[in-house]
Amino acid sequence: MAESSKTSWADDVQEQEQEQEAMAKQAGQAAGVEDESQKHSELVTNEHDVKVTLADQQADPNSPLYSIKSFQELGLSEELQKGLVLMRFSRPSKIQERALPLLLKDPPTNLIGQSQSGTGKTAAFVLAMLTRVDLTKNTPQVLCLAPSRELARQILAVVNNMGSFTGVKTQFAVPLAIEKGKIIDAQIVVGTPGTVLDCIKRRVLPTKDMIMICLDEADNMLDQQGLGDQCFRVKNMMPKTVQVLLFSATFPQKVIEYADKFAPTANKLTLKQEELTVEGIKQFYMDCNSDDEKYQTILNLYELMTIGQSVIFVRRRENANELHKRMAEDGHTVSSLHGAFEGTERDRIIDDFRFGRSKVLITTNVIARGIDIASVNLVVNYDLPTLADGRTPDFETYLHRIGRTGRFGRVGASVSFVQDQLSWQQMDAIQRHFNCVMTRVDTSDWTIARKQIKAVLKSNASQEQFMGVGAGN
Ligand SMILES: Nc1ncnc2c1ncn2[C@@H]1O[C@H](COP(=O)(O)OP(=O)(O)OP(=O)(O)O)[C@@H](O)[C@H]1O
Repeated sequence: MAESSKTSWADDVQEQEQEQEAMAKQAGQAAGVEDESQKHSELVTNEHDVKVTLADQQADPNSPLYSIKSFQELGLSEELQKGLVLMRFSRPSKIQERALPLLLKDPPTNLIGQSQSGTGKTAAFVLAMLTRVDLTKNTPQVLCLAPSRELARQILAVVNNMGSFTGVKTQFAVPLAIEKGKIIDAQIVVGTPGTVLDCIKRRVLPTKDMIMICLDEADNMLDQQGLGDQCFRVKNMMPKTVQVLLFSATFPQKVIEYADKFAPTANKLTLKQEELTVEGIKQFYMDCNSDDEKYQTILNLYELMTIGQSVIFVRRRENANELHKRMAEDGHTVSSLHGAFEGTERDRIIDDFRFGRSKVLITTNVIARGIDIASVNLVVNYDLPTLADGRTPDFETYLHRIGRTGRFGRVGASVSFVQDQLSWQQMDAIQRHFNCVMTRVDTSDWTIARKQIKAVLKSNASQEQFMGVGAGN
């Protein structure tokens, strides 16, 4: 597949909006990246059960039909079962138990699926895609949209891995990934909304046989005017009977109306706001009095950041460049990623990080969502996430950012820096919003401070050892 050396205007605009608005973002990554070292067969057992709201009022949500305990109960093809074995998925996670019977039942029904970060939503919708697709037809039948190149790439990798024994044909649909003059005949297409819309309009992507459209990070996609509009236009070019799936860890009230419009009469798996934080992620904060002190604090944290892998989130691209430069000048090995990098460069940076060749990644909200790297055990909010006004805390982004650690039952830590009254208020609002507690780390004694966080990171390392998963350190 041809690779992109430049992102399209649509993606650029999207990213600018995301960064400028310091909200919603992108995420994910890694296509063709067959990293099974991150997979393990432990199960995520959330304390909170999802609320099931069935469009079909006759159906009983407590019926065993609506919750499975094994993948075998789904009657999957042998090839798909082999794919699950390859991925070392022995049993479904909670969201998969609930979502899969609803996703696979006939007649196909729309689904809005919510569960905490890192609990296996991707596998749920990918399994549904691979089950529904008719492999005897060489036409596009399933479309999956994600808000960023990185996330689309990561989803595509899951489709290719899970479907590796099925012979399914897939297509990556991001800027410059589609050969000139080609009419897409792959059965499953994964891409970003701007490119996909463009392909449909240019008749490069036929839609007449489409049976399923899935939006990952759906709240993010439907909330942003540009992306939301593109998603609606794409959907309007699908056959009326298309099954619509919307997945995310967050569905804030303000997008529920759009979600209901986009996926009418959908079955719903939802969580309460105070159930959204992942138990395994220990949330800390550090009191810094100035920008200089923030920088000193990150230097003091560096030793911990390389125990596993860590992501440092800053507000803007310039902040990422500046922090990268300063840390490098001070002798620390760090990398940075944001929307100003060209596509292939972005792929290289994220792959280096994914495979542990780099340990510390400084980034904007570009990878706040969806990125799944098991050995990330520390997330630093160098700048707390805010909405466009730069003041109002961006709750959803906070949750997605810290969700880059603590994947699938692992433990992890997040550290948020607060440096003035405004950031204190933002932190306070985040705690109240999610009914969670951020623990103060006293930085007057760094030996004690490091110990406090190390205790969490160490338990992560030992859990990974126990699971036979490389901790990447
Ligand atoms: N049944 C399973 N058994 C073992 N591992 C699983 C299973 N389901 C998912 N996983 C693994 O759990 C990790 C997290 O899954 P995934 O990325 O789908 O989470 P998510 O819910 O989409 O998270 P986010 O909200 O951050 O996008 C992945 O590495 C995935 O391979």
